[in-house]
Amino acid sequence: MAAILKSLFPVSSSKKEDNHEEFDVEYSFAEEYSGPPVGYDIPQVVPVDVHRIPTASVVATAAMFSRNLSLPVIEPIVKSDSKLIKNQKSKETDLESEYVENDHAYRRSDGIESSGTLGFSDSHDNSRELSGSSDVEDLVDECKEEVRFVSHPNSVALESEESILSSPDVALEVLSCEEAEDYADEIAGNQGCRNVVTFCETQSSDVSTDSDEEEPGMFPEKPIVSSDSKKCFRCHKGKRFTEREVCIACGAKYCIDCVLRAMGAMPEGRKCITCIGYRINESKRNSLGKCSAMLKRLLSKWQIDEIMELEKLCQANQLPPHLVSVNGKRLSLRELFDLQSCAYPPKKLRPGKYWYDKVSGLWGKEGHKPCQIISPQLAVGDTIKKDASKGNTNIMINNREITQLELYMLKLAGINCEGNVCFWLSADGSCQEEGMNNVVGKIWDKTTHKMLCHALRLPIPPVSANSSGEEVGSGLEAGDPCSTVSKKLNKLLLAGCDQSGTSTLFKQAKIAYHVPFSEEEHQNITYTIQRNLYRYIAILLEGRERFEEEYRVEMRKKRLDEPGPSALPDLIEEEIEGENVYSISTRLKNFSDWLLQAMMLGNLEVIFPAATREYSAVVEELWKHKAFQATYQRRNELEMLPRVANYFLDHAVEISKVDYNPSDMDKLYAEGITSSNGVASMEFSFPNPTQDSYMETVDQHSSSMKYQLIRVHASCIGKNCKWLEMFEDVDLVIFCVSLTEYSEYLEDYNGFCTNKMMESKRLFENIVSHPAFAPKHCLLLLNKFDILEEIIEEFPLSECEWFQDFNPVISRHPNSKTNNNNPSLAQRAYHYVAVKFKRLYNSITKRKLFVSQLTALEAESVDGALKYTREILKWDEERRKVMRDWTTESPEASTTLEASTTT
Ligand SMILES: Nc1nc2c(ncn2[C@@H]2O[C@H](COP(=O)(O)OP(=O)(O)OP(=O)(O)O)[C@@H](O)[C@H]2O)c(=O)[nH]1
Ligand SMILES: [Mg+2]
Repeated sequence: MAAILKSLFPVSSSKKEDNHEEFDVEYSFAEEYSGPPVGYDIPQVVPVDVHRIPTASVVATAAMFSRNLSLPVIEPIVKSDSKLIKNQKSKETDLESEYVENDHAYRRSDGIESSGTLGFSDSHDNSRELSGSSDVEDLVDECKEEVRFVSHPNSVALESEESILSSPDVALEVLSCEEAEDYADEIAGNQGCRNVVTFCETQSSDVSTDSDEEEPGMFPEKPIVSSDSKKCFRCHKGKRFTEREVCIACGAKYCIDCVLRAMGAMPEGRKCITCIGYRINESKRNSLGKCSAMLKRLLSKWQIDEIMELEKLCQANQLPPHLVSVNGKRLSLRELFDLQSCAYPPKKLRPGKYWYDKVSGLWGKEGHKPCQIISPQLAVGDTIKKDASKGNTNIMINNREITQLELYMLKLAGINCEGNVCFWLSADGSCQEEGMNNVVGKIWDKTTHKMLCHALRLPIPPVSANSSGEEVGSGLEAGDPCSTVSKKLNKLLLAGCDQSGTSTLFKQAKIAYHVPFSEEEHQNITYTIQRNLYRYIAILLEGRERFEEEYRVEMRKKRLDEPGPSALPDLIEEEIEGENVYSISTRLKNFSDWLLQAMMLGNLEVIFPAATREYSAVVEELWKHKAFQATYQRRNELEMLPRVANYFLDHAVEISKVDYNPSDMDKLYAEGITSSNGVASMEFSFPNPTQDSYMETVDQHSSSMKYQLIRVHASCIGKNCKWLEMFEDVDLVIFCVSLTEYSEYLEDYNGFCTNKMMESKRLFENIVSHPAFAPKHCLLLLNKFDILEEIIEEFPLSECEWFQDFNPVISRHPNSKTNNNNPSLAQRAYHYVAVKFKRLYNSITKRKLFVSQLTALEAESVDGALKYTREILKWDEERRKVMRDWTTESPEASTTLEASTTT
């Protein structure tokens, strides 16, 4: 960090004592800052015109750092031929009469205009002042340059007084004396007028107290430039369809040749150099972090990523609190911070008027139905008003008259809304009539109600809010409200196609991190195991029939082929049809027929596990029967029998008992977790490292971090992934793919077969390209490596159309399997598949995909994969922190840092 700052801002002096020196420092580093920092390899960013640009960035850079030191920002107001240019706000018109030709006018960054004095404040004392213009001149002398302000050549044409007045954005540069004069002459020559810089004395009584205006400490607003939208703001060239990048503060558009000159190294994202330190235009907030294809062509991916991160994170670009009002009250910085850092903050918060029901967490725009459920009990805004959502139903919820849609939803949830009822709705969705002590209904308890809310475009609680409505990890940490706090709960979304192993991973994590299975999960898994046991038995019984038939055919052939006098055909037939190794008793045969029929009709799901009580004795009898055992010995010949059946069939008698209680291992091998194949969620922390493990003690603080693993079944994601937006607050997406899928197929109702790997690819594409996950990192887990090793020789990877070019050169060396330099075919296949997904991911998101191998049935493998997610999140946090520091670090700090690195 220090090295970056040092290279970015070479400062000759160490920490300065007074504000002059601070300014001096600022000035000197800003002056010398003539290009991007080391490691910030932006060739074209280096301001090419060495005579102008280095000094031109002084105001901008000083402004940015002055703000960090709470110093006032010198912002010149330009006059043309003694006529004032109205710079931005109407309040300046009040000051107009006080501007005197050749006087000096400064406006402080906090919007306070000072009279005859130039106020400087440091972080402890914001009252220190330098009086009069003489102080300014001293300051300028100290800087060994006369500071002059001239109109920017890129700005509006200065042909007439009107043109200037009607074009309030006159971008400014600070030039050295000679440069300034040359420049001013040049412009005067070009434009037929000379621009004179004026420093105006203003009255302290002009301090704006109107809350509509800039709030103290806020970044000033830059007026939108009025220019020919078709032309570049700098070179004035371009046609209608010429590509341009837009300044997010003033809206100036620049062509490909000018953009880097106009925007420099972009420490606050895509802003003109002169707009640095100004807040963004709110209409551009949606485009924060989304740059144009043009800029992508000019800069490398890494540079773009950094600039976009800076654009999103730097303070000047954050939402100003006073532009957000909640329940009729403008927010303070603290309130905005509380609102944005709570566990479930409002999505895409924009300036505007909102209502907030603190009890239930319902949140909406003033005069509209609720649009989201955020964290309840936040101390933001005033108390909610009756007509907050302009409802006309005479039904009140937490003192707000609800809208028709909400009333409809209440009715569908079975809540009686007859008469003028007042309800009390708590954060967990339980609804009580006011003054009564009984819960009349729970509106978000059932999945169908949630779906209904979704259909009615009414909000539902975030998936991770637990049923009591209590939040897990508010994410709020003590400290500077302006800094982005690290969240205590990291949310991981686990998704994948059916059979990819998501459930196994989820359950393995539960077992490994000692998270108990809930009663419902336990019950569901028990039933699943018992139901599946009967399915496996049915497959074996079907196999038994086949084996018996094959046996008879074999016998018949053998007897017919026997040499010597043949026995009577009837006798032979009797012998063949008689008892054999695969024969079962009539009782068992009846059971077998019934079970096979139920399986054929698809009734097994309905009959079991309820019928378990009745048939457990039959299973025991069957298991002990020699015919069944003979069939079981040949189970590998039964294609329908899944691998996992072996595990359960070995415990068939025990499982079929009514009082069967599955062990952790049974649960792990069982299919599924939830009855509806819906969403399952668990919280866990990595266990405290043992004291003797040195490596891990370093990491002890991270053991306090909590993680939430949310596993969502592919069927819950919905067509076109429409339910995915419910998970947009997750921190990382884990996508699970089974490495065996390339050899497996799915058959649709029309008999059309699709390779399962292609299905996984499609789902992966849909998820990673979903807007909700655009900024999220993704970890791909390639599961079932153990099976891949077994099948890869038999089924070539190129069986899947996506992997057709897999053609590895395999060493014939006998030790090749164990030799690291000669990875096995399975390892090569794994790497190949990983690269395929990485390329796909990169082509969609332009980011890096994290990939890891997995064997979900092994505890260490799952532990390793989840620790990897921890590393990714930590790395991301560090990266963000460095970037935050970079944008907010004061020169003082950078100097200190520099000093500490040099020593
Ligand atoms: N050999 C082996 N089997 C695995 C591995 N991971 C999962 N399985 C098995 O693969 C089958 C499917 O795994 P599940 O966890 O049910 O996969 P899923 O379809 O994502 O989960 P659900 O959506 O709940 O069905 C199960 O029988 C698991 O036991 C693995 O790494 N190795
Ligand atoms: Mg499954």
